[in-house]
Amino acid sequence: MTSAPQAGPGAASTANTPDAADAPDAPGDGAATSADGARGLAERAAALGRELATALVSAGDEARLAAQLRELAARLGGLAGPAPADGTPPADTRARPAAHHGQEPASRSGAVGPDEDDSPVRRGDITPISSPRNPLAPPLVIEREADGSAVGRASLPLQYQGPPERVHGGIVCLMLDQVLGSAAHPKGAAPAYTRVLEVEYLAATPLDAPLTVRGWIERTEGRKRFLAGTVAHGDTITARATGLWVAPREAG
Ligand SMILES: CCCCCCCCCCCC(=O)SCCNC(=O)CCNC(=O)[C@H](O)C(C)(C)COP(=O)(O)OP(=O)(O)OC[C@H]1O[C@@H](n2cnc3c(N)ncnc32)[C@H](O)[C@@H]1OP(=O)(O)O
Repeated sequence: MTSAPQAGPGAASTANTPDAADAPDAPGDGAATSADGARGLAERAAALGRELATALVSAGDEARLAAQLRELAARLGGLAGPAPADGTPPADTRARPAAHHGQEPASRSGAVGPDEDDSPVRRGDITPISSPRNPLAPPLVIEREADGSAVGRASLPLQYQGPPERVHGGIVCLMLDQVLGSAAHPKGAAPAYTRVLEVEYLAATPLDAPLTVRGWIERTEGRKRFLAGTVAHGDTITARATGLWVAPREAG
């Protein structure tokens, strides 16, 4: 399958390396401690959101689903802690102005730390594939290797299914877009966007199994960076991709 040109946000100069563990919280977790901070709370809530999605798509029995929903609701409420007496939400959880979503692409380009700006779009990675605070993301954990390539790892539960027992092809493409996009941005490189992404699906990509997604730069020609990558389960390469990332003329 050849994808339509994919989104390649002016990607960061570093790979996505979430700094907080994203393991689902154990049942009965209580309120976030002060050490968790707002970021930790968002990531823990996102983990429960993922559990909810898995429960919803797995549900065959309404009584069992109802029990799961009650348990998740209790854990989610426990994360938030007791409500303030006057009902006022803490400053960190108040709704942000809509204007925050109208940033220029360059402002979304970096792995910007959470303290540099109050805007959600500048708070590091919020992508639907690798962000630990986005419940849509598995999340795919991406690291940069010494040779400059990027490696993403994840195990995808049932909500990412396409054909029975296989990861949806669009999700495979999404993982490749993100990992190749990370690899396309060595330190100091100008933000570039996915112009072309071609994916070959060689074998089934299994659900609930450790997957490794690799991306690397094959060559650079001026503002064009040619990328390649793979998705693998163990020794089996289930998909491979090539792509072109282009930095806008004005960036150079
Ligand atoms: C927090 C951590 C996160 C870190 C990592 C995060 C990664 C995230 C990845 C997520 C994926 C996304 O969401 S990505 C976002 C979605 N993508 C986009 O929005 C990109 C939309 N497209 C564009 O904005 C534009 O097309 C640009 C800026 C890419 C390029 O504009 P342009 O410069 O005007 O384009 P143009 O002149 O036509 O073409 C540029 C050059 O490419 C060549 N070119 C064009 N098509 C082809 C082609 N099929 N094969 C070969 N070459 C081609 C042209 O000949 C030209 O070369 P020459 O004649 O100059 O030599």
